[in-house]
Amino acid sequence: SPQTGAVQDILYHFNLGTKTHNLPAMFGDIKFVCVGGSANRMRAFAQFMHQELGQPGHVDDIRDICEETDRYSMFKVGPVLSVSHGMGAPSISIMLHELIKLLYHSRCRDVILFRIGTSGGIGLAPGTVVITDKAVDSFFRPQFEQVVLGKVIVRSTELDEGLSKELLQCSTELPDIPTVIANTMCTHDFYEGQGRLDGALCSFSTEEKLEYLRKAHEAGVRNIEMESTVFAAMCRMCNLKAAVICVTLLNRFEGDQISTHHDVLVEYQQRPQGLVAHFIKKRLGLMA
Ligand SMILES: O=P(O)(O)O[C@@H]1C[C@H](O)[C@@H](CO)O1
Ligand SMILES: O=c1cc[nH]c(=O)[nH]1
Repeated sequence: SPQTGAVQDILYHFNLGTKTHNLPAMFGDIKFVCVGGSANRMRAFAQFMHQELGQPGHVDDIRDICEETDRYSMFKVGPVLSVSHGMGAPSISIMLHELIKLLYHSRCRDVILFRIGTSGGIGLAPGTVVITDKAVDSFFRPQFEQVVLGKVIVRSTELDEGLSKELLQCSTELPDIPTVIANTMCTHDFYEGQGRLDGALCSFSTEEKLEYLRKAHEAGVRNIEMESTVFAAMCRMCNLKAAVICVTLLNRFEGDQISTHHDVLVEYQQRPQGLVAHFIKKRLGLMA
């Protein structure tokens, strides 16, 4: 980027900067970055990693590095950074710009990024974890379109196949994490954009909804969420290895509302976390 070598770089939405913070000292040892929509989930993941990695100190002492701004939350546990990104492409895109500059300024090397999220399943039992093969847009194309200076720029959303396979292998080593590799559709809306009939607006029939979901299924799509294409495209452009791992909360052939009990949803959300924790521990040589 033309700006990253400037005298000062302010990462505004993190409330961090190259002049105000010693970024290499704070973040130079990062090897794994996990991102997900909710701040509480990413705090819980950091606390879980703290236990899994046998880190010193108390989990309650893990502080939000971005606590002075309420845009994003960020937690560091040894070589693992856990960051929230909010909902949708614009929100994660802003976070990723600043995160990637943070890794650059901190002189981090060989970092792997994971998005650990939730999604709606297509023809899968709720609770199934989907490791993304291709991240596709609402037209089932493996690309992300960004409007830059009034022109549409198209970027590939190809992810690292070896990394996905390694994650699938990890799932076989854990009990109770049903996992598949499949395509993930990324939309710009949770309601009409994902073919839901239960939004404030709905411009189509039940039959039209089901036809669209059937077409998505034929295109190899097994889950729908809202960040995978921009995440994949930005990581790829910046030569960062990345994977998308989302649990399905419901089967969209059977309904639109997420009516599952809160405790079950919490357990579902822990599944991608367990999978990624296992992967990280293996990579760090911490498995017995
Ligand atoms: O990481 P999360 O669980 O936020 O991902 C999905 C996609 C949207 O951000 C959100 C919609 O409920 O969940
Ligand atoms: O159906 C769902 C569930 C979670 N997240 C989504 O984007 N869609």
